Amino acid sequence: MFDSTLALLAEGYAWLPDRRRRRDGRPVTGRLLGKKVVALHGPDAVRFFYDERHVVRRGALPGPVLDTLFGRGAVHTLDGARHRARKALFTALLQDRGGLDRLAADLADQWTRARRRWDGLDRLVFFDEAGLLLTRAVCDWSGVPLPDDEAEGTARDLLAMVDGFASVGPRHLRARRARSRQEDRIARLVTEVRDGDRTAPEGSVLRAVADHRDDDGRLLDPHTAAVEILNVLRPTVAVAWFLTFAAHALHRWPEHGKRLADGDAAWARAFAQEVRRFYPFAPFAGGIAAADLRWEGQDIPEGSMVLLDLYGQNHDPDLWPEPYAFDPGRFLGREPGRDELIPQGGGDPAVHHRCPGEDVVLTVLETLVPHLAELPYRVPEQDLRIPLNRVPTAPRSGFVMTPVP
Ligand code: HEM
Repeated sequence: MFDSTLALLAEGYAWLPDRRRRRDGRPVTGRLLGKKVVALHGPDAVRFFYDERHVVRRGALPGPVLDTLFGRGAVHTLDGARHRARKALFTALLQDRGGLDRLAADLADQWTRARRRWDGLDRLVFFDEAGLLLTRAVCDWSGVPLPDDEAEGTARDLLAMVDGFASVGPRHLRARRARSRQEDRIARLVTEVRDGDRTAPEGSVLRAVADHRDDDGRLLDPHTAAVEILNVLRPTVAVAWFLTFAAHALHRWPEHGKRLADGDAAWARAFAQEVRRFYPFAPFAGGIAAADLRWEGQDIPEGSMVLLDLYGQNHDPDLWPEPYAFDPGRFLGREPGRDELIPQGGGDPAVHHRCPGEDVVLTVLETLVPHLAELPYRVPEQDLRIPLNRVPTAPRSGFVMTPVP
């Protein structure tokens, strides 16, 4: 059985679904980074995968992913009681209704500020502008100071950490440099807050992480604290990918725009869910088999890598009729089942490794996409293809717009 790491890097989002098709839907097996790997698919597999008796996270994420995307010592790498204590920090900060409302207000302010800037431009790249707007909003919301002259550099760093995690070469190096620069900066902030040399608003992300104690009662060391603060800042700025996909969808299927511009909140929610389902972002989640396992007739020896197919499940025709049609109506008046729509993982976010940031993503999309739908702009000739062999992917041009004053 030969190693598929290079094939995965070359094929991206298509790698797992293609192999699943060739196996007639049976679990895909192979090797990645020299380790035996088994990939699971479907809502039952979600429940199997998120059971810690089956799959754990310690040692699951390769160094190049930790040194770019998540950071060493991140919540993503923990199991058992330590994971739950650290996870409670995130769920308290990211699922609180008052906090989400404050974030929505920050986002609306930043949209107004960005619009003033765009009025003076004859051309803008929406992906870059979305990254900058989100950086300003999330830093403000998190209590992380962001001097005006550092906003663009910080936005570039936060986007680079996501853009470079699954690549080799210059993109990857840029991601590593961005992470170490931001970890150092934020670790210094945490130390200043703890020493009383800087104030952080009560209830803010900066304050809560600086004060957080793990299950052993100890404060996080400043670098781990910085890693976890970045685990709020970086993925919030990464919603720039979904916002750019939303712009793509509005351009490709303009008939969906009017209800958004008219302020139809139920439609905005349905549109946001369909963007999360339809467009490619996280291809799969991964862990390590905690014991010798068996799934759908397939042996999974202890220590193997276990993958859960996220992108493939969101396009599975058994769950989503006409999965390649962009149809927000499928979510109108209907919230998806817990383990059905899984762009950000499955299971219970309080207990399992499911993303605690889904409410944040929905808040960003539900707040900003209606503004985008009423923004007057033209879409000049450009390359809007979304290559599936690049992870993460986006319209090649970054979505260029010409504002109409
Ligand atoms: C931008 C869109 C986002 C996508 C596609 C995404 C996707 C994911 C995925 C696939 C996981 C891993 C699930 C697993 O391993 O089982 C995850 C975990 C996580 N995400 Fe997100 N996420 C997004 C936004 C956010 C936001 C906005 C935040 C915070 C503000 C966030 C914070 C986290 C954290 C802290 C974890 C680790 C959870 C754990 O290990 O228990 N994410 N996310």
